[in-house]
Amino acid sequence: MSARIAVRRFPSIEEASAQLAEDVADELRRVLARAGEATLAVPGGTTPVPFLERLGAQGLPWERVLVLPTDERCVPPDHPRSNERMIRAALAPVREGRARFMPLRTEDPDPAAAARVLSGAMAGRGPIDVCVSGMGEDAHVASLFPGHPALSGDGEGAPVVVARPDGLDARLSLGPSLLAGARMRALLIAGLAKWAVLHEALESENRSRYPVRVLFGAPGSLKVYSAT
Ligand SMILES: O=C1O[C@H](COP(=O)(O)O)[C@@H](O)[C@H](O)[C@H]1O
Repeated sequence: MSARIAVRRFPSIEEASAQLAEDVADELRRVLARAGEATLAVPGGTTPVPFLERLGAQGLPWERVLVLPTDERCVPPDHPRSNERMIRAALAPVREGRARFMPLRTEDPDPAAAARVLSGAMAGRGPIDVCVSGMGEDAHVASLFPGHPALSGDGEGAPVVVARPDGLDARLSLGPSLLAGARMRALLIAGLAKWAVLHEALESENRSRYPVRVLFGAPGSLKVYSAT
C-alpha cells in the first residue's frame, strides 16, 4: 500500500463506522475552531447508514456545518433510491434542521442544466473540508462509474458532473477534482468484494476502469475504513 493511503480493517461495519464517525467529528472540530464553518460531503447508497447515525450523535456545533451528498440519483427526494432521503433519515442534525444541507438537485429536470447550476454554486466555495466516499463493487466512487469521461480528463475540473450509468437513473456527482481536493478524504467500504476491487485499483494505473483511484493521488492522505 502507498504511504499516502492508510487502511484500517474492522471486524464489522458497526466498528468501522464508529471509528470513522469519531475521526470525522474530530476533524470537523479542528476545522470549526480554525475557520468557523465546515463542509462535509457524505456518500449515498446503503453502507453509510450506521456511520451517519453515529456521526449525528457527536456533540458538534452542527449549525456551522454544511452537509452535501457526494452524488445523487435523479429521482424525487422522497424516492427510495434518493441519497438525500437516506442521508436525512440517518443523520439526525440534517433531519432535525440543526445542520444545513445542500441537495445535489435543482428544480430543473435536465441533469446537465442542474449540473451547471450546482457547479456554479460549488465553484464559489473552497475545497470540501471533509469528504467521506463510498465505493461500489465495480470501483465506482460517488457516481463516477468506470468509463465516465471525466476520468479521462473530459470535464475533470467541473465541480458537478452528470453520470448516465447503464440501466440506472441519471445521476449528478461531485467531479474528480472536487473529490480529490477535499482536505480530509475517507473511504468507507464493507465486504470482501469491495476489499478485492480496492486492491485491484491499487495495483492498476487505469483510473477510467477503477474510478476510486481519483482519491489516491491527491495531496494529503486517504484514510480507508474497511469492514472485512
Ligand atoms: O450508487 C452509489 O453507490 C455507492 C456505493 O453504495 P453502497 O450501497 O454499495 O454502499 C455510493 O458510495 C454512492 O454514493 C451511491 O450513490
